[in-house]
Amino acid sequence: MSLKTVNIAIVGTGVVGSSFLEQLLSLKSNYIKYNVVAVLRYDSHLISNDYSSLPITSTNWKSYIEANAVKGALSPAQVIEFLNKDTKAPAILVDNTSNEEWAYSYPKFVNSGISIATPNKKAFSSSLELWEQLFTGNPKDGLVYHEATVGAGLPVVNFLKEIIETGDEVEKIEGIFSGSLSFIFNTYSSEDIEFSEIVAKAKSLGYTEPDPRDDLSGMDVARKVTILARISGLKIESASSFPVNSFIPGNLDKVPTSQEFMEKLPEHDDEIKQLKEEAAKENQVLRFVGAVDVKENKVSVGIQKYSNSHPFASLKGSDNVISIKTKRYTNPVIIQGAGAGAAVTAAGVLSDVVKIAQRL
Ligand SMILES: NC(=O)C1=CN([C@@H]2O[C@H](COP(=O)(O)OP(=O)(O)OC[C@H]3O[C@@H](n4cnc5c(N)ncnc54)[C@H](OP(=O)(O)O)[C@@H]3O)[C@@H](O)[C@H]2O)C=CC1
Ligand SMILES: N[C@@H](CC=O)C(=O)O
Ligand code: NA
Repeated sequence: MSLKTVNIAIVGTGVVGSSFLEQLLSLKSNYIKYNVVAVLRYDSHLISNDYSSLPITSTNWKSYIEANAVKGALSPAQVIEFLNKDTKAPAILVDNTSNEEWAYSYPKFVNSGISIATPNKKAFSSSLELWEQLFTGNPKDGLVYHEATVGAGLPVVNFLKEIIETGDEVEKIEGIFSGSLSFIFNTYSSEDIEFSEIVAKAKSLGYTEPDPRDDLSGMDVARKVTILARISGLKIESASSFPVNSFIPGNLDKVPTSQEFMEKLPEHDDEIKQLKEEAAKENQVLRFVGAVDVKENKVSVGIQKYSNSHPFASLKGSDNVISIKTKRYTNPVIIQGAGAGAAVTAAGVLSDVVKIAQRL
């Protein structure tokens, strides 16, 4: 049987991108050739001019790219032109950044027949117009898969889309959608450790966004809730069109860099400890939750107190827990497991790449 070749361009080799490359380059398929033809970083890139696979393996890719990458960025328009010049193989863009320029360029990729697999939430949680452009259903368009934008590799996005396509109706979704905040609050409730130290640990474990303020401000959860609400049929204008309870202390949202934010965070440890102690006196713990109520046409995101016996109080590590109640699932479906981290997120992106390649 001859192999089907699919060209793949990868943007971003950070926490998720590194793990994605390792997993993709270890993949063995009898019927699809995953042909990596471009790897792009912030200020360097490597492309295969003749569309043969770049000579990288799961163990040498980092050193090979460092030694051979060309200085300078490639723009989305240049990547579209490059991928479309090879008329023999369909192409997938894998965007492993949190960059807005790449996210906002997806319609151009999709309209030119290139498919997208990404954990980047920006395109799906900004304007409703962009969301609608991405899912117009034109048969010539590339496919768009974004499982890892909610719950990392956990089966949430594709599951929801599939049950809706078969006629189910979502009534309510609620849960803990942030792996980093889950880790931070789980550890903070159970250990005698400063808040700033746990935030630093969550960052070093690869759970936070590149700027941890995206997590602490609640914006990352607001983006996920926007995505789930839109899949469920609500017309949410954007992730900033509803109130979000920020957990950034003082005026640290205004400091210019994330590094400066991390340096100043210890100054606010006592303030946050006070909140924790208040909750503990009432036998409660703090958790950051999100909810989509389709019947009420309402979404919400914020910090809440839960009794020690509540299921949200006993989560472990970076676990997410997501409860989905639908017309068919009157007892909600509960999805629980790691909601952040390199390997699980990369696996979510890779499973989308496999699904797309099978459909092309
Ligand atoms: N970490 C996690 O657990 C999860 C992450 N995600 C999402 O995955 C995405 C990646 O996160 P993460 O890997 O942690 O982020 P990192 O900051 O570790 O990596 C980002 C990568 O993107 C590259 N990059 C940034 N801007 C550009 C640009 N303009 N052009 C080309 N490359 C660019 C960076 O390049 P350079 O190396 O040159 O700096 C870097 O390689 C984010 O959208 C995040 O929300 C989703 C679910 C879970
Ligand atoms: N920073 C995010 C990563 C996954 O989306 C989180 O903490 O959940
Ligand atoms: Na997911």
